[in-house]
Amino acid sequence: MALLDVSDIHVRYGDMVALRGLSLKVEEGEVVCIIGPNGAGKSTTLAAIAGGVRPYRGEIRYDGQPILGTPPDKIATMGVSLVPEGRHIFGSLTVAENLIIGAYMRKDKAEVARDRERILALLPRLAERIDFPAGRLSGGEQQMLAVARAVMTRPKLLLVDEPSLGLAPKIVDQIYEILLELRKTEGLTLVINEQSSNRVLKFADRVNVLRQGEIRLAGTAAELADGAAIRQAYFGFEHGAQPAPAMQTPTQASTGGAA
Ligand SMILES: Nc1ncnc2c1ncn2[C@@H]1O[C@H](COP(=O)(O)OP(=O)(O)OP(=O)(O)O)[C@@H](O)[C@H]1O
Repeated sequence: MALLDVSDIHVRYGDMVALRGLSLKVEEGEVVCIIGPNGAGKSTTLAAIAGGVRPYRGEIRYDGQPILGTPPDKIATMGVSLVPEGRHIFGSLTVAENLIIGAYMRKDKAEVARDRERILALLPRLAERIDFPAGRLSGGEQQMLAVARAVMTRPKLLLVDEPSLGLAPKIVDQIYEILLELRKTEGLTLVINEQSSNRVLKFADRVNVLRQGEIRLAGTAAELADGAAIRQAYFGFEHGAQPAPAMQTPTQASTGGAA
């Protein structure tokens, strides 16, 4: 049984259709990436799984249980945690206080303290800055803090929305190394959104290309390694070839080169 089974979900914001029949299965322990251009529906997909957005059609099962319609706080206690795009850490609070907020729903305080020490041992830069206001951290450190805060809820399934946004390539590599290390030490399953396939093909087990609210391509990283099928699915035409004018939407036009 898949840990996460998203089946034919449809999401609309008013008249705007964001997801049109999206299906996705994630097995326990996998790293599954969703890539796609701006506005493809990546954040909406993670929000639907975490309970922040309610699909009007379809089904989502987590650990065998139907969760569509379940409130986000209940889904979090079931073991699903979201690292949102833009990190959303509390800049005026310290690193330590941000971590406490991650664990606020947990009653097992002794375990929380042990988890905090274990996670900080993996993230020495955060440990060194434990009493700093989070707003004074670098972008990469803030992303590490956002991940650490999410892991403090003790999730089984971690959803990470565009962890590389605004970060230098070397820092992004470090973030991915940390995510993979956490997968091992915390027994996590990961679903990661990205705009580009650069790192995804190196770190993911499976890759899904999302465009205009639909999965256009799915396969293992090994199957998609040469990138050609990804480019075709991402842009809707072979990148480098001239698209027919009718195929080029403003969204596609603004994301040239990202795949
Ligand atoms: N709260 C909202 N109200 C109205 N439309 C929305 C809302 N959130 C997202 N959308 C629209 O839904 C579509 C999918 O957005 P979504 O944020 O899921 O895409 P994305 O792939 O995550 O893009 P990005 O990489 O820019 O974050 C877009 O057209 C977006 O403008």
